[in-house]
Order: sequence, then C-alpha cells, then structure tokens
Amino acid sequence: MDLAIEIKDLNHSFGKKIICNNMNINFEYGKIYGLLGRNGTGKSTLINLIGNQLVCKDGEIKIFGKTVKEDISVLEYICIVREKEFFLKDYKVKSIFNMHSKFYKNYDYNLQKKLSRLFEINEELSYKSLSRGQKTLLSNIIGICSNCSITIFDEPTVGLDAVNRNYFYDALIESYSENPRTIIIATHLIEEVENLLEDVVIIKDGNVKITDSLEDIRKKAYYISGNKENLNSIFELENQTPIKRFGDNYTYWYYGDLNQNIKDKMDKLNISYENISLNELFLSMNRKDVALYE
Ligand SMILES: Nc1ncnc2c1ncn2[C@@H]1O[C@H](COP(=O)(O)OP(=O)(O)OP(=O)(O)O)[C@@H](O)[C@H]1O
Repeated sequence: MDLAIEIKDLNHSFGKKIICNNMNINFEYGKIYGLLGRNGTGKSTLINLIGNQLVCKDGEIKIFGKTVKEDISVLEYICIVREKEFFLKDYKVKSIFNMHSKFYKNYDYNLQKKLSRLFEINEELSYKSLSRGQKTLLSNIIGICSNCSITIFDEPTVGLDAVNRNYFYDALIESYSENPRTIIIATHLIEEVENLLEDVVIIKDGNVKITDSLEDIRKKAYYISGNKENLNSIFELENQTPIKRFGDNYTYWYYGDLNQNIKDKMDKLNISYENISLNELFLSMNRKDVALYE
C-alpha cells in the first residue's frame, strides 16, 4: 500500500523536554488512524511537524514520498483541523468557508451546505458569535469538505455534545466511504472512535509504543492473571505496574501473540488470560500507582 506519511528517525525537543525520541511511523494511504497518547505526550507537536508548522530539524518526514524541503507543494495534500483555530473573529462563517474552499482544490461546497444544515450552523453569523462547540463544528466541516488526501483532526470533538459527536463521526465515515483518503484522529475519546479506526498509533515517552491494525490489537491485547512468580517465569513483568492485586494473585496487561505453546505453559501454571479492548489496553499501558494520601 502507498505511504501517505513516512516518519523516519524523528527527534524533537522543547528545551530539555524530549517530545519525539527517534520516532518512526508510517501512515498508509486510504486508512483511518487513531493517534493516541496521554495529555502532553506530543500528539499536537507531531501533527505540527507533519504539517510543517513546526520545522523538522532532526529526522525525516515524507509526504507521498517527498519531504517539504524537496517539494513544498506536498503541503497541499494536508488539511489539519485543530481544536483551537485562529480565524478572524469578526469574519462571517460563510467568508471563512469561502476562504477555505479556495484553498483546497477538491473542496466540496455542496457537502459544506448540507453539514451546516445538519449541525445548525448559521453561515451569516460572525465567528465570534459561535459557541465553543459550534466553532469546533465549523473547523470539522472544513476538514471533511477539504477532501484532502491527508486530513488530520486534532481533538475534533472538544465541546461537542453527544448528538453532534455522533453526527460528526457519521459524516466523516460517509465522506471517507465516498472518497477514501488518509484520516488521522488524535483523541482521548477512545471508546467513541474505536469502531471508526482501522489502524492505531499509541505514543508514550517520546516514542511509538504500539502501531497495529485495530483488528490485531483486539487479538493481541490481554489481561493475564495468576501467581506473580509463575507469571514472571513466562513474561517479563518486573517493571510493569499490576492492574490488580488480590493476595498472591496479580493481573497485568500484555500485548503480543499468545501462541499455543505459551497458552499450554500458562494452563499448567494456572495463569488465566482474557482479551481486552483498545481502551482497556490504553488505560493499562498508562497506569501508575497513585497514592494521594499516605
Ligand atoms: N511551543 C512549545 N514550547 C514549549 N513546550 C511546548 C510547546 N508546545 C508544546 N510543548 C510541550 O510539549 C509537550 C507536548 O505537547 P503537545 O501539545 O504536543 O501534547 P499533546 O499530546 O497534543 O497533548 P494534549 O492531549 O493535552 O493536547 C507538552 O509538555 C507541552 O507543554
């Protein structure tokens, strides 16, 4: 499959804070990706680097095979939709739409009209008179209608009520089915987007921890439970925080193939296993022991 975005050996820091630590990710063309990571892990920074809003100084980011330095026009393939957009506050909604329709060459004006009606956005209003959720919707409409080969939504549901979140997901899926392209959704609402995603990229501590299809993640993500020593005789869990502890019985998350050989060993040692959801995997991976009162 063609690569829409190829990120190689990417490093980026803000002062001493390392955000990307030799990061490597491939985003294929024609798939919907979830870009997941806790607050402050660097999702927006990565998106800014992809869109050249932050300059990539160490490593390489190729858009359809070319870096921005090689060919600045690759940026025309990218539309980034952010939670906070800095549109001129006195501009009317219709003027903002018009400006963007000229910017994106495959912009779907008819769809924009339909989505404005669906989301009840009055195009005659000025940007400043929109509510927070309506501002998000305006940006999302532009993202969907841009029809860009690479469309990235950075937290697209901030401020949206449950009804509008569902309309947004439906509209995105319908538009994607009509015009398959690469869509990346950076979000915290994993359970809500889970059924939309084909592939998932989970970042943590400056690096990609998991990049896999959702189908494989569902097969490879487990809770394993049993006696701690028995567990440690099969898996390397010393540095991992248990999910649960009950007497001698420990539960950990595990990501990988449990082949028949391992499963036989687990059975002999009375270790149980169960598949978990993407959300459970994400929460488990990011879990630490919290003691607020000691
Ligand atoms: N311009 C900047 N200067 C200094 N530090 C920055 C800058 N931009 C981001 N950071 C820091 O880099 C880290 C990553 O920020 P980023 O916004 O990329 O995270 P994120 O994963 O998108 O977070 P969230 O989910 O909360 O939106 C944070 O610690 C943030 O404070």
